[in-house]
Amino acid sequence: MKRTGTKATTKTTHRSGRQRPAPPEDRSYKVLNKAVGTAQHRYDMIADGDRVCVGVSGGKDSLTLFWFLYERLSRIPISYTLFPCYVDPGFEDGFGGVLQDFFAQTGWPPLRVESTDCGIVAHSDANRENPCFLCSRLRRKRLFEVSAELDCNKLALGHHKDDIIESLFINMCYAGEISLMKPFLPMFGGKVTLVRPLALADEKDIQRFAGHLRFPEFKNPCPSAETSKRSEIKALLEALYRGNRKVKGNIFRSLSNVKTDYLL
Ligand SMILES: Nc1ncnc2c1ncn2[C@@H]1O[C@H](COP(=O)(O)OP(=O)(O)OP(=O)(O)O)[C@@H](O)[C@H]1O
Repeated sequence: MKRTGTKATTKTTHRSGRQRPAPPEDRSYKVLNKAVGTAQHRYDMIADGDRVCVGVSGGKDSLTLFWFLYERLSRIPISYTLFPCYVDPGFEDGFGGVLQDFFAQTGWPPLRVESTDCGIVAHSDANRENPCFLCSRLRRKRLFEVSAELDCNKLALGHHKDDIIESLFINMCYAGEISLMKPFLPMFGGKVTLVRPLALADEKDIQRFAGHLRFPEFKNPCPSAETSKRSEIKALLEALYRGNRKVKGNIFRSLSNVKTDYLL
């Protein structure tokens, strides 16, 4: 486990009586707090009494997601219960135990580590699809099972604005369809709703926030980590964003401004 960033956090007391990290005096906190608040308001994402399973991968996005969901509990008028869960894909050198220790040291609710062979199966000869697609489908399935077992009515994931845009391009390029990750998606007849509280947040702000809070960095043991289709699309989009700073905002706005009369 490697720590990044320069600034240690001071602690304040959480409503539950436990310690929680104080908001960093950095612009990224304000920007993300606003993005999470707006998403909560716009989609009515998490309600009083919800039981929320939170998918935690150990990456900056899901740690930032957990930080905000936990921190907000101390200052918003509703209450909900968080159940963090890491789905271990089964590779050697897994970091589930270290991640669990990090949650305990931070004073967060205990992290559940689900041992699976999602990653191994996805990279086996038996799999004829893209390993990332299968692995993420198996992981998602496990997260839904854990949510049901814990009687959770919400499953929160750490996808952000950049992920949502990338999902549109991945689906167009590799699945031949126009679709994307929705911020709020009731599933299984409404038994559980998938929520993405960072849907309106920019990745660069999350990166900065995670750096300031010195979240640990875990080396992803997945052999496809650096070679996924997502990385290709990401590079393509970054080149577009560099060319004109309005492009990203325009693409994101277009996702809720679809002229169906002008589609085939
Ligand atoms: N192994 C896992 N166990 C539990 N949840 C996961 C796992 N992997 C991913 N997730 C959930 O799915 C979200 C998106 O996963 P993805 O693999 O795209 O990661 P990412 O964009 O690199 O985000 P992060 O920085 O959180 O790893 C994560 O933010 C997290 O909520």
